[in-house]
Amino acid sequence: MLETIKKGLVASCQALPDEPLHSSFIMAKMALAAQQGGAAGIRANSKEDIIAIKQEVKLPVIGIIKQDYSDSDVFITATKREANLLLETGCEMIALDATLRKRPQGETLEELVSYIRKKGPHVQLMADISTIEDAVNAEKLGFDCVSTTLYGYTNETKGCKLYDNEFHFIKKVLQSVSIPVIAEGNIITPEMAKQVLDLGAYSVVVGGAISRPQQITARFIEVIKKG
Ligand SMILES: CC(=O)N[C@H](C=O)[C@@H](O)[C@H](O)[C@H](O)COP(=O)(O)O
Repeated sequence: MLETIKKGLVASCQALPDEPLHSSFIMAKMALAAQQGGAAGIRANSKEDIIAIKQEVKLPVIGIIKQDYSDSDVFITATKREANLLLETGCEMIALDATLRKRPQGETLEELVSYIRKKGPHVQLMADISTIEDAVNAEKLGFDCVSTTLYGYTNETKGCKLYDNEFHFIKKVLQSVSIPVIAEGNIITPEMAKQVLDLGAYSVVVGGAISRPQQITARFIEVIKKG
């Protein structure tokens, strides 16, 4: 999968149960639209969505399963249960929370990585990170790539945006690891996507700006209301 998405755009097509477009049918059509627009890959959430997307497009898929647990803040492919479901979808890559935070049910990141490697040796692994320490640790654990997905979404990084200080965080991650670094999170314009690729990101994941019309509309309204 990594070869296919090199210097390309991955469209994240996700709508959670509380979102208006929550539907595997709609996410598959979103993915088809992204493919027609030139996307190199798709990132998707849930077994149902991934299966529907795989029937609709020929692009490789980064699969995740979001699930909240009461004993941990980790929610992106948090345990072996989600990993098992993803392994049944045929997705080419699995992304998982690779922060240093405590995981649900006493599982560890190291355990989960070796479990997936054993059960799905052909599946690549993406580390969703939020800090430099997460990135360095992910490389040590043998992940195929890191993605900046969780920067700004943990207690430690709350309030941070990927584009802060001319994408300072990505620059630091690029200096800290030698595996591919994917730029993901709050990339809302084509110019931003181009900028992170020029900085050295291996590829770029764009979600809401492509597949969440409520976010796109709200950005128009915000500017219009400013007068
Ligand atoms: C933090 C979290 O839950 N991120 C999720 C990870 O899969 C998705 O909700 C995001 O849409 C995705 O990361 C792409 O980011 P953006 O939609 O900002 O382009």
